[in-house]
Amino acid sequence: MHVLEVSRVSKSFGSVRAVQEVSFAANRGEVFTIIGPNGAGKTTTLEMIEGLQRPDSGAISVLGMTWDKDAENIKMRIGVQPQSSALFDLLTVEENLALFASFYDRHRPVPEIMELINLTDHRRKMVKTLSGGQKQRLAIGIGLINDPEIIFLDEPTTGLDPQARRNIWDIVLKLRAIGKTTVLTTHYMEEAEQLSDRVCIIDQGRIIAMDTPKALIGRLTQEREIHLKLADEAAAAAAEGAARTEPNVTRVERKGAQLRIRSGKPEATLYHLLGFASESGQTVEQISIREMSLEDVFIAFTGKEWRD
Ligand SMILES: Nc1ncnc2c1ncn2[C@@H]1O[C@H](COP(=O)(O)OP(=O)(O)OP(=O)(O)O)[C@@H](O)[C@H]1O
Repeated sequence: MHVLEVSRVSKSFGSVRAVQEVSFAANRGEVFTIIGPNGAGKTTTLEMIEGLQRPDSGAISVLGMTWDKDAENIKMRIGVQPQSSALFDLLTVEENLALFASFYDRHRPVPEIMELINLTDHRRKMVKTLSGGQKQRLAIGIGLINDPEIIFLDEPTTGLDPQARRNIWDIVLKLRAIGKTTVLTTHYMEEAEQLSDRVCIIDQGRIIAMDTPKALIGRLTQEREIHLKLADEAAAAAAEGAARTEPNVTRVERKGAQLRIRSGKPEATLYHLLGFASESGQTVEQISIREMSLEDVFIAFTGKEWRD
């Protein structure tokens, strides 16, 4: 069942077409991720779904309801992670949660939420003394206090260090395990790949691809990138020549003693290159075959490099 349906939604700001004819639907219990570079239209899309902005055209249904008719009802049943700046600096973790809980007729117990966001040990700390990652976790906890069926997290990990990001990923995975639907935005491809059941890639306000991360990557050609490190530049130049004559190779780049080779049949190419190295008495110091990632999907669909 779809808990969220967005159909042909558009929104412009003056001449900026922030969101153009975007359509997607999220299933109950899934982690649905909207990923795109800065300015792609992620926040605008999310804010229209959250009822904070009105689309110029198109329709949005949240849990089978619309903002025009059922705003109060929708607000009770969705969770929105507030900006960290909405937290009360001079109140503790526990007090912030209790305050936000008091806004709702029904809410989850505060200790349970503190467990979920892994802040029980910090419950008596004032917000102003928390780290960036801890504040983000508290903001997620606030979004969860009314026991929402769908939670919206807008770039919850932006600017956090890798460990703090992973702590947030743990929460998203816990939410999935308890059957919540999570709609997430991010500009970290790795994050989308690790966490999402489905990913919607947007660029310049338009959806360019949508599917499971695995299926998106599977749509790419069978090409893989082989990385080789040889003993020195001369050896790498010789191997580069050998790579260029191998029929499965589509691209070769060399930097010093390192080679990056794209091949439609990486095993065959590697076999050829290792044969060449052993015949010419050269040692290959490092070999790896890089798996394709969502980043490659973005590049394949847009022809542009991905920048975090
Ligand atoms: N209130 C506004 N007024 C004018 N332009 C806006 C407004 N909100 C967004 N935009 C523009 O719309 C486009 C999409 O912005 P949006 O914030 O939705 O992108 P985003 O994908 O969330 O980017 P980021 O990762 O930088 O937050 C951008 O060109 C942005 O400058």
